[in-house]
Parts: sequence; structure tokens; C-alpha cells
Amino acid sequence: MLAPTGRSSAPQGPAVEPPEPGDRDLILRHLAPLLPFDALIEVLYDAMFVRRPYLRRLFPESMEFQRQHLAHMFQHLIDHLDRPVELDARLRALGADHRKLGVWPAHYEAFEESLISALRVRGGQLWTGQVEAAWIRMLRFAVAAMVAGAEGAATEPPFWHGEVVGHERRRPDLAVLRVRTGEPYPYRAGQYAALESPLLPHTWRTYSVACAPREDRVLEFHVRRTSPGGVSAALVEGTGIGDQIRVGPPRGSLSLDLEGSDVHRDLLLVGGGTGLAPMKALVEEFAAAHRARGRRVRLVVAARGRDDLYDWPALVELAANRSWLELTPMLGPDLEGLAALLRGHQSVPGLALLSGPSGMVAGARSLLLDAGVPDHRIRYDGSTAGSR
Ligand SMILES: NC(=O)C1=CN([C@@H]2O[C@H](COP(=O)(O)OP(=O)(O)OC[C@H]3O[C@@H](n4cnc5c(N)ncnc54)[C@H](O)[C@@H]3O)[C@@H](O)[C@H]2O)C=CC1
Repeated sequence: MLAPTGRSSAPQGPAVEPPEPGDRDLILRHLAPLLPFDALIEVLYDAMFVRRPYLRRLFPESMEFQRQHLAHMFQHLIDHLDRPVELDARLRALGADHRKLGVWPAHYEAFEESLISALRVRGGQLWTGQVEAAWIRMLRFAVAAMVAGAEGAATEPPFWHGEVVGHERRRPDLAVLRVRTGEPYPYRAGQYAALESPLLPHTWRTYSVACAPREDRVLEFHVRRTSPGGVSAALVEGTGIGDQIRVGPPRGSLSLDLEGSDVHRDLLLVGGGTGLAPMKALVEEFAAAHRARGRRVRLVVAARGRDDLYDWPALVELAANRSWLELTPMLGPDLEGLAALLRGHQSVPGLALLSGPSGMVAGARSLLLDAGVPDHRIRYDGSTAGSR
């Protein structure tokens, strides 16, 4: 994964004890019998639901995504165990986000107990108390950071109730949804939110808000169905006006810096596919706060073909009478259009923001670096790209 903007917008909480030096090596040396993690995780959840069946209701019907997520988390924990500060920030954000799932500190105890029994089952004959102790320290560090993150977020609602007030099917696989929250939703343009449909309880997926904050509390989302049976499919195919959905707290740090040292730099925004969503919100925000005279914004909309420019009329309307905003459609499977644009010296931006498929973000970033844009002036939200 590329280095993203990196700042977490999740609230903070109390300090957490780091793991012991050497724990990572110890865990790594005895990892082989525990791999692949899928088998370990299966034993873990089986043990947990047998001992505490009431915990099953905290999880979605299909555990597939949950298992994958946990396997990824174990790997991430082990990989970063000797970088506890970095890990701590990520875990706090995760803990804050777990509030919307109804997770309490007592549930983590049940998790620890089940993990230990799964480790003993899968660890085999060479499993030792020393290795187990390192795993427990790693887990307790993670849990303490998650609980601290949840405590730090205690004043923030775990989710907002929203009503679908608009649902436009722009393509068979893509819908633009408008959701009015019951209470004001305090986000900034460029941020994203997890959504839950009543069709798939306890399953949340993140989408960027595609509009700047509005007085009428309406949030726009661009949702593309990637596979059958998931949240995106439920939102595209099974959702209509009047339906209720839950909206998790705003997250992410993609922003335009409307104040500060970069305020006069010309902007290039690249949105690929539904990655257009946060870019549209940022342009709207820029339009509302257009203070820096002479600052130009180019919005490149990358799409596979003309039919995939699903929001083009809305963008044309946004650009009408705004001479500082230039819309550039870029059609095709690759970034040749962007490469050609950057060859024109006049088009090299002072600041670039990227959003879309991870391959597009990586490709656009390297084109921009080649064109002389410094790395710190190329922004994208690593936690969102490709995670939908
Ligand atoms: N729905 C949302 O709110 C948001 C979605 N995203 C992400 O944006 C992506 C959108 O996917 P789709 O709509 O299916 O877009 P897509 O797969 O149709 O791609 C759109 C354009 O991106 C470029 N592109 C795609 N893959 C590329 C690669 N490997 N190298 C270079 N260029 C490439 C091409 O120009 C293509 O026309 C997803 O990964 C999603 O996670 C990101 C932010 C917000």
C-alpha cells in the first residue's frame, strides 16, 4: 500500500502500554503452524460462539468479510509490532469505529479467551507458554488501544440514522443515493462514512460523501455494486426512497487546505470511477469558499468509457459560470490522458488530490512525481482507496 495522508480523524483516548521488545521475533519464529490464519480464525469463532452464543448477534450472517478482516488485522499487528506508535493510532481508530457494532470492553475478554484456545489447538506440539505470552501481550496492547479509542470517541454518536430521500440508478451497477440524517452530521468535504443497510445488519462498508456539508442535512453517496450479496448490491438494488440506513461517524483526512501555505497553489483533482465522490465534495467546498483569487482547479474524471461518466451532467452544472474550474474527462483503461496532460508544462499542478481504484491512484501518483510534483503535495486517502 502507498503512503497515504496518514492522519486519522478518529478521536483519541488514554495512553496505552506498548508490547515488549522481542515479541515480534518470537511470534514470527513460531508462526508457521498458525498459517494460514483462516483456520485459526475458524477455531477462534467456533470457540467463542459455543461458549458465548449471545455474541453471535453482534456479527453479520455471513462471517466471510469478518474472517478476512481479522486475518488482515493479525498480519498487520505482527508486521507493525515494533512500530507501536503507528499501530496505536490505527487501533484507536478501529476501536472508535467498533462502537457502531455494539462492541463493549467485556467482549474483548471473550475474544482473548477464544484466541488462546485457538492458538493452543493450531499451535501444535511446539507451542510454548512463552510464545503464547507474546501473543497475549500483542492482543492486550491492541485491545487497550481499541478500548482507549472507543473511550476517546465517547462523546461522538456511534452512528446516525438516515432516511433515503433520493435513489437514482445511473447504470445497472451504480446508484447515486441521497440520505438525510436525523441529526446534523459533522463532516468535512473529502471525508467518508461507513453505511449499514437493514438488508444486511452488522455489515458496514465505507463510501465517500459526494457533496460539501449542506443545511438540509442531505448526504450524497455514489455506490457501485462490485459483487452480489454485499452492502453495495443492497444499496444499489434493494434500496429505495423512504428506506432507513445507518451512517457511521465521518472519517478520513483528504482536504484542500483552504488556509495555510498551499492556499494559492493550482489544484488537480483526479477521480476514477466512483472515486469521483470525494472530489466532487471538495470542488463544491472550494466553490462555496472561493477566496483565493486566481487559483485554478482542474477536475479530471477518469472512466472506462463515455457511458461510465455517470455524473457528468451534475459536474457540468457545477462548472457553469465558474471559470476557475475546468472539467477534463479521461476515457479508457489507463492513464494515458493524464500523462499527456502533464506533458503540457502549464498543466503541472501545485497540489494534487487523487481518489479511485488503487491502481489508478498509484499510477497517477508516479506520473505526478515524474512531472515534478513533490510527494508531499500529492494526497489521497489510503484507508479508503480500494476498501469498498
Ligand atoms: N464509492 C466511493 O465513494 C469511493 C470509491 N473509491 C474507490 O474508487 C474505485 C472506483 O472503482 P470503479 O468505479 O470500478 O472504477 P473503474 O474500475 O471503472 O476505473 C475508473 C478509471 O480509473 C482508471 N483505472 C482503473 N484501474 C486502473 C489501473 N490499474 N491503472 C491505471 N488506471 C486505472 C481508468 O482510467 C478507469 O477508466 C474503487 O476502488 C473504490 O474503492 C474511492 C473513493 C470513494
